[in-house]
Order: sequence, then structure tokens, then C-alpha cells
Amino acid sequence: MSSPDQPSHDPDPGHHPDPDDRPEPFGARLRRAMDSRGPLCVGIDPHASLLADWGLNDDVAGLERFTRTVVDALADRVAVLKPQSAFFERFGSRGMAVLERAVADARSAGALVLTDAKRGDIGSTMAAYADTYLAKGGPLFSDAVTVSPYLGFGSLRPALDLARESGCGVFVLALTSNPEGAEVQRATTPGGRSLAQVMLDHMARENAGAAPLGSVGAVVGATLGETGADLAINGPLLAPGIGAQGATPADLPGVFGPSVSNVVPSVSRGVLRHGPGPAGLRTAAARLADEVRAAVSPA
Ligand SMILES: O=C(O)c1cc(=O)[nH]c(=O)n1[C@@H]1O[C@H](COP(=O)(O)O)[C@@H](O)[C@H]1O
Repeated sequence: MSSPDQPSHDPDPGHHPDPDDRPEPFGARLRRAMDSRGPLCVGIDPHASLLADWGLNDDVAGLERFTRTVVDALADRVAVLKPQSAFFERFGSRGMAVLERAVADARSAGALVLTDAKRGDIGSTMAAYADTYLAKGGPLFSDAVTVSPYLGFGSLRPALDLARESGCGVFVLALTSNPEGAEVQRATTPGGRSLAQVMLDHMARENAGAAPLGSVGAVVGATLGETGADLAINGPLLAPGIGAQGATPADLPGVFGPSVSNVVPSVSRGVLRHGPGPAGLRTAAARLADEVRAAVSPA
């Protein structure tokens, strides 16, 4: 098994052609990348404060330089890169052009790209979002995208269907890492289940029968402690909140219990603050990957 301190021996673990010419499902591609590169996701979140720390201006040129540095340093070794769309949208169309390029370059370098856009709208509008991120040839065609189910899980149907057709994944917010999320996500439905559990149960149905891993993931914060939720959705569990939000890899078993083997811990500032040198970024990612491995490996 290689780790983020070395390039993966497989130059392109995420993108193997299927002999039948059908796209290989995202869940299978992700499992392979997790096995060969370790399960870490590094977020590309070009905060204005990070641009300043890196000696860059808070402008499109600074954004471009920051993003290219992260992609060049890490796309050949971490399983997943997660650009946060908000930090690119902030710069308008020129920022979005930087994001488009980063998504394409990171995918060519072998990382799976999860574009963090947290889209959620009525189904007919959702279909347009799906075209953006999940249609082959779409401007931000990514391996996966984050979505919010809180307009009703069924509103996500156009994204779920297009993702399946394109061999892509969809990561659905379930229990978010921020403290404010609980008032919505932990509210109980008339059936007595939490709203988050209702969403997780939908995800489990989407992933039923998939092997080795379904392509519909849940987002569950690493900051939450024991959730009380049933996280056995047969899909990946994206766990943001490690680093700047206070969680550590050692928290993962307590949050995820027996589902910890499906966890993709996600870290943005906790890695990015070790730039601008590529070596610092790589060392930080490698150290985190080691800590994750130690925390989630069976004793
Ligand atoms: O979907 C996400 O990635 C996400 C979900 C969540 O519950 N909490 C959360 O922090 N995130 C994102 O994960 C990143 C966290 O960044 P750091 O706190 O710097 O590691 C940000 O881009 C957030 O938008």
C-alpha cells in the first residue's frame, strides 16, 4: 500500500476503462483508490487568509497559483481532492475557469475529484446542476459532487440517475460537522426517526446490492462523537471536520463504529496551512494518512 508521501505506483487508480465500455461505478473506483492510496480526501479551500499566508494576493492570479500548487503536489498521491466551489465562485467567471481547469487537471493526474458544491433544489433545477457536474463533457465534470437532501431526498433523483449513468458518485449531507446542523438533521419525523436517519436509509436503498461499495455517499462530520445513527449505507462516508474544526483521526472509530472502514476523512485547512511548498503539503497529507490508518486499522 502506498501513501501520500509517494506517488501511487498505479498512475491512474481512479480511471480504469471498463471492458464492456460501461463506466465503472464510482464506488468501485473509490474503493480501489482508498486501498492503493489510503482513504484521505484533501480539500482545496483557498480562503483569503490562506492566500495571504502563502504570500499570494487575494485575486484570480493568487487563486490560480494556490490551486495549481495543491493539484501538482497531491493529485498523484491522495485518493480524493475536494475543491470547495465557494472559494472559486467568489471570483466570478474567472474563478470558475480556475476551478474547471483544476478539476480536469486533478482527474488527469489520477485523483478522484469530489466537487464540493452542496447543491440542492427542486428536481427540474437539480437536473441542470447534475448536467454541470455529472454529465460527461459538462463544464465541471467530476467524479462526484456534494448535494443537500433537505428539499426532500426525491429532489435529488436527476443527480442520482445521471451519476449512475456516468459512473459518478453523489455525496449527500446527512449529519454535518457544524453545530447548527443538529436543529434540522436531528429533528424527529412523525415515525420517530431523525431526519438524518431518514436520509441515510434512502442512501442505503440506493446502494443496495452494490459491491465493493455503493456510489451514493453520506457526509457525516468527524466532530460529532457517537451519532446514534445507523451509518451502514453500503457507501462511502465523507468525514469532514478533522484539523481546523477540532476533530482528529483518533475520533473516527467513536463516530463511525463498525462502518469506519468506509470512511473517507476530509481535511482542508489542516493540510493547506503547510503550504506553499509542495513538500510541506505532501508531508502533512502523508502524516494524516498514517494517523488515519493507525486509527481505523483493526487492533
Ligand atoms: O461537504 C463537506 O465537505 C462539508 C460538510 C460538513 O458537514 N462540514 C464541512 O466542513 N464540509 C466542508 O469541508 C471543508 C472543511 O474545511 P476544513 O475545516 O478547513 O478542513 C469545507 O469546505 C466545508 O465546506
